[in-house]
Amino acid sequence: MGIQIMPSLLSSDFANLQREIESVPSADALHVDVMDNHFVPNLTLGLPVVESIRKATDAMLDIHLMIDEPDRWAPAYAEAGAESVTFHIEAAAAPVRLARELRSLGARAGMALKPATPIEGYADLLPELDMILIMTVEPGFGGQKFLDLCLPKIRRTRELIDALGSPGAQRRGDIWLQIDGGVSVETIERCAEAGADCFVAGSAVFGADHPDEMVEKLRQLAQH
Ligand SMILES: O=C(CO)[C@@H](O)[C@H](O)COP(=O)(O)O
Repeated sequence: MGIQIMPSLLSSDFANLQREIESVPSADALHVDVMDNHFVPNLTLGLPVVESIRKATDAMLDIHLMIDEPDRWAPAYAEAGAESVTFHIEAAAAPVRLARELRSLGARAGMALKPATPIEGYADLLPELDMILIMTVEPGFGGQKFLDLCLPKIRRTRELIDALGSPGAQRRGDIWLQIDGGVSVETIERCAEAGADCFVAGSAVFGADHPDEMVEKLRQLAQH
């Protein structure tokens, strides 16, 4: 997989989701933020809305669970037809079991880390995962400022992923390295240079006059 741009529906108009989804045909996936007002101080949407979005589009659905007890709730999103389901490592009780369950249900399994969570303690989990999501803002809200302090972690994660592709490694991986928070024309090149290949953008895309042109612009910037 090359560079992927995934607009975050959190910054879209929830009263007109169908129209908003159709405004970004160039998107590689639609990123859906599920927040429970416990793991993060915000409440967004849950399974019934994801089920409706599934019916409304064939686009890949990339679910980001910012919730407590993902072990209990995450599998239902895979069962609902989401191609990718990401849980926070800070909230997961049994991440290996959960990742295996998501994969057995046909979804890609993603692991997200908040800005203060180091990747090092979780390096051994990588072969069980299809995506690592490095949050570049504190999770909970769109429209926040990108945290440059996360760039070294992106680089270290890229090194760990690439090491899995070396001879003798446990797995030759297609593990995506996703960045979420404050991604814009000002910040995306820095993230790509650090090794990210998958970019979530909310306010940058849905705040643009022409959302789909912004998707293309972000993709071009990340490719250079
Ligand atoms: O998970 C989150 C926020 O917690 C994101 O997916 C936001 O939706 C990103 O929004 P922008 O920072 O791109 O405006």
